[in-house]
Amino acid sequence: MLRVQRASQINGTVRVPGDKSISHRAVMFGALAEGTTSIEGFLPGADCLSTISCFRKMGIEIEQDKDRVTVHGQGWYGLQEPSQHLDVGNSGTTIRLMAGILATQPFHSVMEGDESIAKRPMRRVIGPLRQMGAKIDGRKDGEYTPLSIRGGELQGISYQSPVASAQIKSAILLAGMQANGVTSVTEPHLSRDHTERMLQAFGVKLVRDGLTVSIEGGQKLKGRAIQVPGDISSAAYMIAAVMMVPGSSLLIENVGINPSRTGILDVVDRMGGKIERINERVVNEEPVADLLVTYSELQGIEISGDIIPRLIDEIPVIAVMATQAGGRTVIKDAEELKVKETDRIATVVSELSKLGAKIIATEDGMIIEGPTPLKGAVIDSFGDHRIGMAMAIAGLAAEGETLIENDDAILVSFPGFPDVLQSISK
Ligand SMILES: O=C(O)C1=C[C@@H](OP(=O)(O)O)[C@@H](O)[C@H](O)C1
Ligand SMILES: C=C(OP(=O)(O)O)C(=O)O
Repeated sequence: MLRVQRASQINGTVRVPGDKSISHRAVMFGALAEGTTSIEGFLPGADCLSTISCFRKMGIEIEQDKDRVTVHGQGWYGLQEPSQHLDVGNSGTTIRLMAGILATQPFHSVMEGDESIAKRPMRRVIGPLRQMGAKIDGRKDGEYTPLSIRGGELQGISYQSPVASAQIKSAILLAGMQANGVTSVTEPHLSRDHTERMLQAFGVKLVRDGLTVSIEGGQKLKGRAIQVPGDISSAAYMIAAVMMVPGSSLLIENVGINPSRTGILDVVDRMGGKIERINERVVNEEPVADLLVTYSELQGIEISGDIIPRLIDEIPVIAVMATQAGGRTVIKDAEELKVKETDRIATVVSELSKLGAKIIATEDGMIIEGPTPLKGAVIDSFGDHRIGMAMAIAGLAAEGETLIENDDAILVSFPGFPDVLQSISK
């Protein structure tokens, strides 16, 4: 159980753990590359450790010590048929991206995960992979785990994705890496583009044209060194902590500021908060900066449309900030929240309501009225890391004590979160 007391001030200098999306991809691409890939700043969270364990079960040698990882890649077809099921744990990114990789492999494999993964939709990736020729099955005609994959020769497709999802886009592009001809994916709004950037960093040629990415089959990856920046999705909790407690300021060092991820910075700016980007640089095709965050009174705004994929994982903590903003915050076009680790519309609304927030659920988002004084309560993370952390941040502004049950879930993306929070709270 995580205990959070009301804070009188947040300040100091912090670093957040490595980016989860980039860490997964560094291990996957390193395993498929020829030669060694050394990773610094890797996120040793449960999700990325699941990715490592899956590749080890396919014979790839991987050394990991905290945030340093060495992957001994054997080339695309250097994976061996796993003799056991591949356990993806709680990680949607692992199962969906690996589905694309396993679809190209000349062997049979089975992927499964925890209770939450068993409820998340898989046909969104299985459908297009089947169109390419992969033989994939699962419960309810491939909608749910376990997924059984018999890979083989694939044909390139032109896929129009109904959802702006980096997991769908990445799975298809990875399958396309070994398909006959060209594979292209078009999405309705831009989702995070770490796959595109990192494939290029590993020597792959792809073409980006607006919302379409195309890749030619038969390409090879070349092992390399990767430095992973801090995760802006984890930094979001620290940014929100500052905005919850008047008089606060914080320097967050080494944060990835890829434009497909910076919706949170735009939202805080539009709400009237101050975030200065310092020391901007580019590391392995990914922009990075230090963020100087200063408290200011926030105003409610509408958040909808193109920005949603650029802040999808930050919506729980944005809802928390909105409880302290003046006026109404409306979050729309965010139905994807319903298919994350939990139904995040339902869990954000139920848990923030327990703290006294004025919040209601809508079909595709939520509406929050503020500013509202919060009162400590017993909260459940429901096994969802982002719900656990968002409610801990709410606790910083709540009278008395807030208790978070099932806080182990936080290890999925932010090991050390309670210590970091403690170190910046007064
Ligand atoms: O590709 C990725 O690394 C991720 C993509 C997003 O999911 P979707 O692709 O389902 O939008 C995001 O929510 C998830 O945390 C990580
Ligand atoms: C949705 C998330 O991750 P995944 O889809 O990889 O489980 C998340 O980290 O908020």
